[in-house]
Amino acid sequence: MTAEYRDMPIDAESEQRLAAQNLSFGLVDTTDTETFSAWLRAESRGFHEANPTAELLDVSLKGVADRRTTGVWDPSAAEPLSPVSTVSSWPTALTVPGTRTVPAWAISAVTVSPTHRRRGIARAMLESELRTAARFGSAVAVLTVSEATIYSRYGFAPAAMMANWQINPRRLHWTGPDSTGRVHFVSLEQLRDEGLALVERVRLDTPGQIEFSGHLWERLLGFGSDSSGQAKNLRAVRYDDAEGVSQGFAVYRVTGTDGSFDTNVLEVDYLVAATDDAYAALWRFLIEMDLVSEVRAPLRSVREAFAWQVSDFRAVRKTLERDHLWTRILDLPVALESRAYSGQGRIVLDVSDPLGFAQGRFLLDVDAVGAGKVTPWDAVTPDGVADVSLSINEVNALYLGGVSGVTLARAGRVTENRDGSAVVLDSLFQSAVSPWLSIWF
Ligand SMILES: CC(=O)SCCNC(=O)CCNC(=O)[C@H](O)C(C)(C)COP(=O)(O)OP(=O)(O)OC[C@H]1O[C@@H](n2cnc3c(N)ncnc32)[C@H](O)[C@@H]1OP(=O)(O)O
Repeated sequence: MTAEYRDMPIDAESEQRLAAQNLSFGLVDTTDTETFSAWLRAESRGFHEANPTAELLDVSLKGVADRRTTGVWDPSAAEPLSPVSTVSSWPTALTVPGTRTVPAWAISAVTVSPTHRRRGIARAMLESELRTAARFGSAVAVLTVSEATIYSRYGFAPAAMMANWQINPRRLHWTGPDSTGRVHFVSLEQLRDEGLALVERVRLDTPGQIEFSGHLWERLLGFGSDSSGQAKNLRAVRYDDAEGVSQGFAVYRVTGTDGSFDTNVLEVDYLVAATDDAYAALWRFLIEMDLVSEVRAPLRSVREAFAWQVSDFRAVRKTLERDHLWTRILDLPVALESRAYSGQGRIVLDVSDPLGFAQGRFLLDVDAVGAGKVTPWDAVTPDGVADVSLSINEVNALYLGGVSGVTLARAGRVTENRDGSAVVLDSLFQSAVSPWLSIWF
C-alpha cells in the first residue's frame, strides 16, 4: 500500500476554524520520536490510560508509525509540544455482504484534552477526517467507539453489533457435530507468524470485518501489551482438519486459579475458524476444558452457532449486546454498489446528509443475482418501485444488514413514501451472515 494517505495535506477548512481559536492543526512526523512520543502520551491521557512505559512507548512508536497521525497544538499551553487533540487514520478494506470489500477509512485515537473540551475541536477533527477520507477515495469511514453518543452527529451509525457470551460448562454437554481433525497447542510466536493468513482467509465471510495486520494483529496475541501482565496467561491452540490443513485457532486464558479450582474462568480472547468443522472443534475444546466453571467469550457475533451446539440453552447467555462497528458512508453509489443484495427489486432512497457527502435521491436497482446499480434520481418514482426517506445514519445502520428496515420504519427513522417500502428495504439489505467485527481498533 502506498503511504500517500499519510502525506495528503491537512484539511484547510478545519485548519482555518482551529486557527481562529489560536490553535494549530497539523500532521505528526512519526519518524520524529520526540513529537510522536508527546502525541502518544497525549492519546493515553485522553483515554485516562496509564502513562506508557518506555517499553510500551517503543512498541507504539514502531507499531502505529504508518498511520496518518494528526494533532492540534495550543502554543499558549504550559506544555506546547503536547497536543490538545489527537486523531489517527489509515485506509483499510471493509467486508460487505456478498464476500466483497469496500475501500474504507479507519479512524482511531480521537481525543481532546480535558483542558480544551467542548469548544468544537473534535468536530473540526472529525469533519477533517471525513473530507480527507473522501478525497483519498474511501467510500466509507469506520470506527469503534468509547461512547455511543458521540458519532451520530457526523452521520455514523452502528452497522455491526457485538455480544459478550457467558457459558456455564458444568450445566451442559456438547451436542454439536464431532470433528475429524485435531487440536494442537501452539506457541503465540508460531501463531503470530502463521495465524494472520487464516484471519485473512476468513475475513470475507463476515460483513463488518476489516483488513488488519501489524500492530492490531500483534496486540490480539498479547504482544505489545505489558509483558508482565495478562499476556503471560495466554494460551493458543490450532485446529488442523483430517488432511492436516490448519483451519482455525483460538487464544484463551484461564484466570481465578486460587488453588481450589472452583471458580476458574476461561476467557476466549480470539477464535477464528475457516470451516464449520473447525468452529465446532475449537468451541468444544474450550467448553469441555476441565477445572473451568465459566467460559466467557467477549466481543463475539450476536449470532453464534455454539448456542445451538450444547444441551442446555439456558447455560449459554449474552451478558452484553451492543453497538460495535460504526460506519459512515461518504460515496453512496460506490458503497451501495460494492455490496451484494439478498433479493431482486428497485427502491428510491431519499437521503438527507447534513454534511453533504451522500445527500440526494438515488434509485437502487438490484438484479436477479443481487448486484445493485445506483443512479441519482430526480424524476418521479416509477410505478411499482418502493420509495423511502431516511438520513445517512439509517443508511449506515442498514448497510451491512445489521438491522431490519421494518424496525427502523416502526421506530420512525425510515419514512415509507409508498406502502410496503420498508419490507422491500429488508428483502434487499438483509444479510444471511450477521455483521460482526472481531477486534477493537
Ligand atoms: C474512534 C475513537 O477514537 S472513539 C474515542 C472518543 N474519545 C474519547 O472518548 C476520549 C475522551 N473524550 C474526549 O476526548 C472528548 O470529550 C471528545 C473527543 C469525545 C469530544 O471532544 P470535544 O472537542 O469536547 O467535542 P466538540 O466540542 O467538538 O463537540 C462536538 C459535539 O459533540 C458533543 N460531544 C462531545 N463529546 C461528547 C460526549 N462524550 N458525549 C456526547 N456528546 C459529546 C458536543 O456536545 C458537541 O455537540 P453539538 O455539535 O451537537 O453541539
